[in-house]
Amino acid sequence: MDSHNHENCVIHTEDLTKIYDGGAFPVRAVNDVHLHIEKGEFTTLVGPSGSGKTTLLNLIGGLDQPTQGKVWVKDVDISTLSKSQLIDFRLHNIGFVFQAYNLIPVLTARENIEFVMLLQKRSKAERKKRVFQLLREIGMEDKINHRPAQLSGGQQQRVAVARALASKPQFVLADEPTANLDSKTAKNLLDTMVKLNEEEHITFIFSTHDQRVMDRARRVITLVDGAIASDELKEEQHIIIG
Ligand SMILES: Nc1ncnc2c1ncn2[C@@H]1O[C@H](COP(=O)(O)OP(=O)(O)OP(=O)(O)O)[C@@H](O)[C@H]1O
Repeated sequence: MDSHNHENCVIHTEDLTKIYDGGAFPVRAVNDVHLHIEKGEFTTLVGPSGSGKTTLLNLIGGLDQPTQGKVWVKDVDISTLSKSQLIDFRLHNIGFVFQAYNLIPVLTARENIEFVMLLQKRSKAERKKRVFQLLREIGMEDKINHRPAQLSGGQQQRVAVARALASKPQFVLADEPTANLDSKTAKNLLDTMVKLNEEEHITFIFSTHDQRVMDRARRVITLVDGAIASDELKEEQHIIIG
């Protein structure tokens, strides 16, 4: 049986390669990456600046096209999807938390979280239930009607995490989620993500330079020059069945 058909496999890549051709010489930003991520993982991608972390996250999330190789999310080879199918697929399967939190400035915290569920055409009752559950999880019930400009960086980051989770994705991709956060806020955010990982079995994949994030991860994958240089399991992974 192919490993990507395994029932707990969430992401599987084969020969994944991204070459940027624009400059004086081509850059192999991601170089022949074979990666297998199981449901319930809390995994971080580390490596020096320019080692390919963001590019790899973009490829896994279907935000960028590989030069070579394939990405499966569950049993779907995402290269076979049309542009509109891919947009729909991302909406239902993947949560994104990127450095610029990309919250919509004119919407309140509640509306930002609800937005993706509106796109998914979820019922009003379901949206309301999920939004309040998430606002409770991130400890921001008292800020539901605040717009992003009225929130601190850390609070915006927490709203971005809640928004990524609102759609009940298969997995969440987070590019440097704690960049520019003070220790207390970073710890709160990590606590929230660990809790959601443990209680809702959401799979998380982060890129980070932050030792605090590496310390909380159960699996640490190190990239060097676009290739996996090491892949360490820090403790027994709790693979969630079903
Ligand atoms: N759009 C692009 N065009 C050309 N080269 C690019 C492009 N995006 C990234 N690169 C190059 O690909 C390599 C990998 O970049 P990437 O941003 O994935 O690294 P990273 O590990 O996320 O870095 P950092 O830790 O600094 O965020 C770098 O050499 C970068 O210069």
